[in-house]
Amino acid sequence: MTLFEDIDLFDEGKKRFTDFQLPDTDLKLWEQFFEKRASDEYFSILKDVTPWQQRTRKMYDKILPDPRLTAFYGGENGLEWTPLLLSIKSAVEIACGITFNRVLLNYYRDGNDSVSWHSDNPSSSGKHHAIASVTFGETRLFKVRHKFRKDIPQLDIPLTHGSFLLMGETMQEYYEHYVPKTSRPVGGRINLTFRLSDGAVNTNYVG
Ligand SMILES: O=C(O)CCC(=O)C(=O)O
Ligand SMILES: [Fe+2]
Repeated sequence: MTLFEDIDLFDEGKKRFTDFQLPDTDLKLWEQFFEKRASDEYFSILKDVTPWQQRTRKMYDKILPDPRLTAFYGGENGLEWTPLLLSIKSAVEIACGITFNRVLLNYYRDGNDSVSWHSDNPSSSGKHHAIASVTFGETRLFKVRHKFRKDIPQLDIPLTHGSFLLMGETMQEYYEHYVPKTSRPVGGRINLTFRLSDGAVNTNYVG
């Protein structure tokens, strides 16, 4: 079985828990946190009803589209929470005991969509909080590397349909993450990052 042929695991219906035990932070993964049938339904609803935006960024003298679509909910300038997003939010809150007030959705339409190495910005008070990352749709690799210590091996974490990854409070201070493009023929993937922010809208990511 390759990393990406996870149909057998789904059939077992097992919630698999991994604590990566990283130096300087906490990183925990629950696979099949959401059941396959619910995850299928959430993927298709979110894909169809989300008002996806194509953001751009300035690179030297060019304005380039981000290689993914996004939508931001909660807070002063975010979209109004939907019942589905609130129910996903409360499921992760119950599991990790942390409350969130924003969510950024990323839609990776195919293997050409990606997010480059970055760590997420702190909230406007300057404080870092935990981030809950939920994936529906295609499995894509989530790469993690320490910012200062080259002796810590890079992690390649396949984030599967219905998975929940919890990045601890200090994760953004010490680590960067990355979702590379892939030449495998892949379908769409939607990732939701639930965040806690205490000020005006802060889209909290670099791409
Ligand atoms: O798609 C992912 O798994 C990560 C998204 C991300 O890093 C971000 O939105 O800041
Ligand atoms: Fe990020």
